[in-house]
Amino acid sequence: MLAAYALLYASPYGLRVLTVAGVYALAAIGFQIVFGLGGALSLAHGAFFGVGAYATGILGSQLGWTFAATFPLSILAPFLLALLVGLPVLRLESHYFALATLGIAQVVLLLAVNSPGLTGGANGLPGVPGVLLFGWAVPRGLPLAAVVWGFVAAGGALAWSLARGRWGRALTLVRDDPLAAGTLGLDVGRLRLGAFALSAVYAGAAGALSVHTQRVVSPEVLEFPVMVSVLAIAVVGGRGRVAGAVLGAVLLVHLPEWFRFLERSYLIVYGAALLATIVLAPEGLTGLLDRLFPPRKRVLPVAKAPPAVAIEGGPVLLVEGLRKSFGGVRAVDEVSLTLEAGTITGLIGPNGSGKTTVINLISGLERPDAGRILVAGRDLAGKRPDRIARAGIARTFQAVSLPEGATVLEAVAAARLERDRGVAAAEAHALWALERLGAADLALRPCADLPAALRRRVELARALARQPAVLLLDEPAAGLTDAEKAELAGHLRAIAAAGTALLVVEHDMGFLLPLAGHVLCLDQGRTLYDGPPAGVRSDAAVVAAYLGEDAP
Ligand SMILES: Nc1ncnc2c1ncn2[C@@H]1O[C@H](COP(=O)(O)OP(=O)(O)OP(=O)(O)O)[C@@H](O)[C@H]1O
Repeated sequence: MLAAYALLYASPYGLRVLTVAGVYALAAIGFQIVFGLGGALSLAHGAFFGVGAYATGILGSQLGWTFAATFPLSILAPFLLALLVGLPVLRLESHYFALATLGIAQVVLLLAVNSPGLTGGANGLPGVPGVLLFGWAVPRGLPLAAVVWGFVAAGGALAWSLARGRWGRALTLVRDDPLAAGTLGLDVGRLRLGAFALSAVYAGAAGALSVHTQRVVSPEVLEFPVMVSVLAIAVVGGRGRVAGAVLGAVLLVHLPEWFRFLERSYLIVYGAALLATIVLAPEGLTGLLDRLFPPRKRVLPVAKAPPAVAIEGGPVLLVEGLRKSFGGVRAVDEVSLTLEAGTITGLIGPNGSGKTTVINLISGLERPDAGRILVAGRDLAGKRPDRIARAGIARTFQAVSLPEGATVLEAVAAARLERDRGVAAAEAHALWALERLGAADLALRPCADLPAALRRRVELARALARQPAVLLLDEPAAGLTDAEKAELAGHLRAIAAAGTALLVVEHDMGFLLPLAGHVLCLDQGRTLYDGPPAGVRSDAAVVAAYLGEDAP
């Protein structure tokens, strides 16, 4: 459609606007990667655009270099800058990250304005050469528009395939639930840094092409309106979607042109049109199109058992002298436990006795103050959650959190993204896990539609899909009916029978004691009882601290 418009109808001015729309589409595709997929509101995107623009401007205008040299360097410069600043700023949480990236943008702008020798200062640099492709000086108008949109097509195809593949899926999970992502073996920091750096590549390319279109570079390319336009394009087009970036860019760049006949009141109408789009289609134009023309139901893959993490001989998990304090609170105090393959161990104790902290320490979400956590003889105490997950430890959470926008199959397949070669294999393995828990019929349902009990089942399937050597479950029976608890107990027995070692935190003794082969009771972080389930109810200390005299 765009090609037909460009070839048949567009005036020279129209072609110029279309070229600018292409430049913004390219920048917005990059922004979709870091903001849409990765969930990080990077306000440095405009700065990366400007760095690409200035690299082309300085090298082209001051040094007379041609496109073949300036374009790669205009991509490389923002990429390297993103790697450099990404390491510290990506550690920050949402709005602090946004503020830090805004700071980066301001610093880059100040540098550009205050280095007149290099950048031309506030006046910028004129005389930037046009695009030179294989010896052909691409003229403005249709040829330049075609070249820019060629870059949009190539960049869009790459981003689209990345977004649909393992990397894009993993990034989406990092956006939706970074804690779970780590415990599913995904290196959250690396994924975020990769998304940030790749987004800078797109911004740099767009900045370079914008300078070739204007033939001058000035501090305008680094000012906030560029950033705001890219953000508006991503939101209006549809967050995380390549098609959204293209649709949003074409619309937002053309809207002011279409409303120009309104003269002074055009900005009001432009603003109202933007607001109306956001209110009527909060998930963006591509989301609106999906609602009007729902995608066809997909076919389920053939289920396939994933390979298990095998740990040969001896206990699969040995915890020794684990300690953790939060300020003055000793949450875990000298706790030791041993898990053998194929066994179920119960971890009980009053509220606040340290049970969840033990699971958090073992799975790497908290760093122990002291103690060893040995898996297959290797001490993993204090290691990152993804490294611990890769060693064969999986877990569920007390408060189940599933990616609301995903289907059950996609949510469970997230557990396999780090291990399997592609999304298809991950989904086949995910379906196997769902089948084992009698939940295959949920596969295509959106997670957002599920009642609490089924959400727990899906989360368990996600942990099981990792085929872990050790499975840590935090109150898996909470909120279940008696029938659902009985069914869950059957599933847990089957998982243990297949060789996994289970550590189950639970308050429901009627559920846990018949299930567990061994029980630990904590009180104020210390081990109060460590023995067979049969002795729990008659242990005076456990009764006094936890069960009470009237326990059933
Ligand atoms: N991140 C944290 N920061 C500060 N204090 C914490 C943190 N996590 C846990 N605690 C404290 O550590 C102690 C143990 O908490 P934990 O959640 O491990 O208990 P629990 O046995 O799992 O309780 P429940 O049965 O209610 O889930 C509590 O006093 C709690 O307030």
